Amino acid sequence: MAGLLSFIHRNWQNAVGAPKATKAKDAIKIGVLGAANIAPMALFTPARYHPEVIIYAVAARDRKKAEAYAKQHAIPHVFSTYEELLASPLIEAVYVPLPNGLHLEWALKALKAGKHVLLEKPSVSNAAEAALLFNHPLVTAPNAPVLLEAFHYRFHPAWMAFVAQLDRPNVVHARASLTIPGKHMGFGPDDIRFNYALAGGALLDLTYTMSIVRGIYGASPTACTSCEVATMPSPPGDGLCDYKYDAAWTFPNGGTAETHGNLQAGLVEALKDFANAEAVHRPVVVPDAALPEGQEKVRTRRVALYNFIGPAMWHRIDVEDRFVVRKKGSEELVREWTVKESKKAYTLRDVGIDRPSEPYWWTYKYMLDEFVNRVRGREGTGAWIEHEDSVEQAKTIDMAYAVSRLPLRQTTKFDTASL
Ligand SMILES: NC(=O)C1=CN([C@@H]2O[C@H](COP(=O)(O)OP(=O)(O)OC[C@H]3O[C@@H](n4cnc5c(N)ncnc54)[C@H](OP(=O)(O)O)[C@@H]3O)[C@@H](O)[C@H]2O)C=CC1
Ligand SMILES: O=C1OC[C@@H](O)[C@H](O)[C@H]1O
Repeated sequence: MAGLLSFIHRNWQNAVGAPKATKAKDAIKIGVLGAANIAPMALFTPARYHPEVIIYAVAARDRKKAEAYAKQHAIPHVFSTYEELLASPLIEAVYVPLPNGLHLEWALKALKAGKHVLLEKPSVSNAAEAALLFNHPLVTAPNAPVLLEAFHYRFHPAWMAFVAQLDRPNVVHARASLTIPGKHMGFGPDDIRFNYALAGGALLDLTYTMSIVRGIYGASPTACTSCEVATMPSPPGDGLCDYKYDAAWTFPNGGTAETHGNLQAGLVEALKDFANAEAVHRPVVVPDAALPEGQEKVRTRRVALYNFIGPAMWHRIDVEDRFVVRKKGSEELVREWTVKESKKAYTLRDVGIDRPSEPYWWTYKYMLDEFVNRVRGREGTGAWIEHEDSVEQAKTIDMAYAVSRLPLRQTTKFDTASL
């Protein structure tokens, strides 16, 4: 009962109940490129209770659409084009929730205009684009603006608490799944997710699972050993975009991984395997001074995080340790037992970080805080997506497409050297 009440309270607070912040005089004015569906959840809601962020303007390809969107979300300024928004000197940072195939172009244009950039995931369409973006002088110059790929889950204490239970060198298998009931969320065949020219495809849209297994190993995969895909039929889709993938991987320590993504799952299927991460470890000898000479204690650990994507709503971290005591140098068992523990981490204090935070903060709020900290040159929690990480992530997605029957996502025709 207490769990249900906190669930309701947390989610009510995030949606409407948390007090609106009084904005600081020097709050960062953010401009939004595109009247995107994701922006209210990923940016406007956390900005409402962030004292240092003002959602200042939106631009859309159609001014009327931008005006209606601005009215709906109480955004004070509207620009008729993305270029006009970028030219506004009052805007300090830009949020880019455009289709994936436009990320590189508009991130660079925003950086060129001197704006800090919060760039939706996946940062770009492929590894070639990642090299173009993250090695671009606008990004690598000293004092370049902040550029962050919005992998929001990494900023939440639940992910930190999950990682704290891992013994990375001894992980032997990782699994990550993201199962989205897309048909019930309006992701029809004409959605950007199924448009090859805009770098659609589930491997990119549900890029999280590859990020998760990389995060579990703390390394990039050595190979993608298989990648089965199901595509949106052609027509009405273009036949080149996966709505579902099941991929297998190997990692530098010899471990394996599997990643599963589905954008067109049924509701029951989605509930069963929504957004889960799991790490299985090899058996390791653990010291136990109480054991007699000639015996040793061996632990085999499994750690799972349920709901990595929306942990503020609800999540659970299961740590299951199977212990055996055996005679040294033999497999002969003396005894065996299992210890199971479930954990939760909603605040930074829950993971031993002495900084302000609230249980109702979504992943997006934790991420926005760190974005603001970087922009202001302040120390943060340490959670961040380094550019090298974004590059490795793009290479990983390419590895999966390369062994699937689908082509790599296209590189933009935009001339990045022109900036
Ligand atoms: N962090 C998260 O939890 C999530 C992240 N995302 C990411 O955010 C991005 C946007 O996703 P989402 O909000 O669902 O998408 P939407 O289709 O709702 O928004 C995309 C926006 O891109 C603009 N746009 C510009 N050019 C084109 C074009 N040629 N075709 C279509 N749209 C165009 C449109 O803006 P205009 O108004 O100017 O027409 C549109 O509003 C993606 O990169 C996606 O991966 C998505 C969902 C969740
Ligand atoms: O969080 C998400 O879940 C649904 C996806 O389609 C979306 O793009 C992704 O970021």
